[in-house]
Amino acid sequence: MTTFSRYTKTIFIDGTWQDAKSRRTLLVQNPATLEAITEVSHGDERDAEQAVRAARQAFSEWSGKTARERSQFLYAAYEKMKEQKEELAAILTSEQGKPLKEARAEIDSAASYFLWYAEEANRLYGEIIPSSNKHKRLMVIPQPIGVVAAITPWNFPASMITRKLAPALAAGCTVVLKPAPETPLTAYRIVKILEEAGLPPGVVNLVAGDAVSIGKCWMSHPDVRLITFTGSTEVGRLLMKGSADQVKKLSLELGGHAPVIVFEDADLDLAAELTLASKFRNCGQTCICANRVYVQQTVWDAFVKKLTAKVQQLSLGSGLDETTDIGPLINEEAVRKVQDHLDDAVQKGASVLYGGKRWEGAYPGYFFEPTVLANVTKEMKVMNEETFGPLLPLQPFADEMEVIRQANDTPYGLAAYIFTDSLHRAYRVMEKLEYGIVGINDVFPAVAEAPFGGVKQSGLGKEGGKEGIFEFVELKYVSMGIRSL
Ligand SMILES: NC(=O)C1=CN([C@@H]2O[C@H](COP(=O)(O)OP(=O)(O)OC[C@H]3O[C@@H](n4cnc5c(N)ncnc54)[C@H](OP(=O)(O)O)[C@@H]3O)[C@@H](O)[C@H]2O)C=CC1
Ligand SMILES: O=C(O)CCCC(=O)O
Repeated sequence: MTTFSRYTKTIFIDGTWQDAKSRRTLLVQNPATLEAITEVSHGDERDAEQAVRAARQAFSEWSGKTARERSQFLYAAYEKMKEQKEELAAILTSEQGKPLKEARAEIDSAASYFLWYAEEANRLYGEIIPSSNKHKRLMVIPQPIGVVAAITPWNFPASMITRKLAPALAAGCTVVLKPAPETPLTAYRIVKILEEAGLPPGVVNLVAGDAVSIGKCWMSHPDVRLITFTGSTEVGRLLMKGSADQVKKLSLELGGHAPVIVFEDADLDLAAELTLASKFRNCGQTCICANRVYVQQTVWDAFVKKLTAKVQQLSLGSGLDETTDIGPLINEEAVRKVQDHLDDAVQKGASVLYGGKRWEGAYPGYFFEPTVLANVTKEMKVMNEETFGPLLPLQPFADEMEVIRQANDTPYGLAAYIFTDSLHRAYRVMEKLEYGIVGINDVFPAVAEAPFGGVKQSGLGKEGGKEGIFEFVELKYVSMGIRSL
């Protein structure tokens, strides 16, 4: 297990690990035990500016490499990440809190983006368009957009980084990266892996630090051509506004408010098992996790019984303990948000079927009991906003049309889930759901080979899949006149 010394440099610019220019540091703590892990460098706009300069400088050499050359670095990063899986998972759990089994799965997922885009780098094809003029030849050429700024959250501190870095590097872009302040050590280790993989200086630069000053620098910097962000809709909006003057390209993975719909013809055991997995994975801190569950009236009693019986089996504790199912929330603010949604619901008439309070167990950290609510209504926060915590509201519905309307009645549109054994119903409902991702009898849609992304206020663009690399390129159209003999 990696032990960190009292201070860890988390700024990496032009191939050199360095202190913040301000000399400021920030404490990283374990959210289960509240123990200090290490202090890290806390940069600002000066570090952010230097990082852009390094990335700009490195761009021409990196984008000038062949696709095969770039893909070799990504294959090497993939191999190194797999080799260091256990160590990375332990670091991730220590600073983020999720159970080790989930951290290991996240490292596998994070590595898979390096592998997928090592392959896709070689398939970034252009196009020849049949011309309507016999004296012309028309072509479309994909070219890397330039310097990319990546801003990432703490909930998936490894995969949210590689999901951005891998396609950016494959396309020929260079990167400046700001990780979340809660989880800079996972970012530090991923950048170390890229360094070990032999990535030339300046191609990836890490600036842990103050979000507002770093964000301001990158939003207003003419050399930053794309901002790729995962986080709250509120900050996504702010980045759009701040980048508007320069008409910067944005790729945004924002908040969700995923409905789960359990129809009467579903396999109820599977529906209960997967609803539980979707809601309580990462203690409910996943942008695609179940935020509200609609159950057809005819199977309400049976489903609720199965689900609550499973919730009672979940064990809370430190993620580093192999038997833990649910770790802590990320911080005190997150506990307050869950408590606020719970209080609001109860005050408006909801009943608590299980859980319902902060967990006072063996650890002093940010724990909350897995909680199941019934008698919920549309007026409650929990039925309108992303809770990002272990709170599961259940509501009965009568028919298909009614539940589709309820599911779509939100400004968000990231992921939605349906449980049914009817092929007809599955297809019919899937087509009507206004979401970027629909899971049918499945709640784990995020894979490197498929395009992940939301509609409405859940974001812009896609990550993963063959589509994901196109966020990082500009398509140049070439019209060429050909002289006749
Ligand atoms: N879609 C998703 O996967 C996620 C959704 N969320 C949602 O957002 C809520 C709040 O979580 P929170 O961590 O505060 O999410 P934020 O959106 O605030 O943070 C995500 C990232 O953006 C950075 N950031 C914040 N403000 C700015 C800015 N002005 N300029 C540049 N970067 C900025 C953060 O840094 P810093 O923390 O230093 O401000 C962090 O690195 C959650 O409860 C959840 O509902 C949160 C995380 C992930
Ligand atoms: O919360 C997210 O944005 C990503 C989910 C990743 C996963 O399901 O592995």
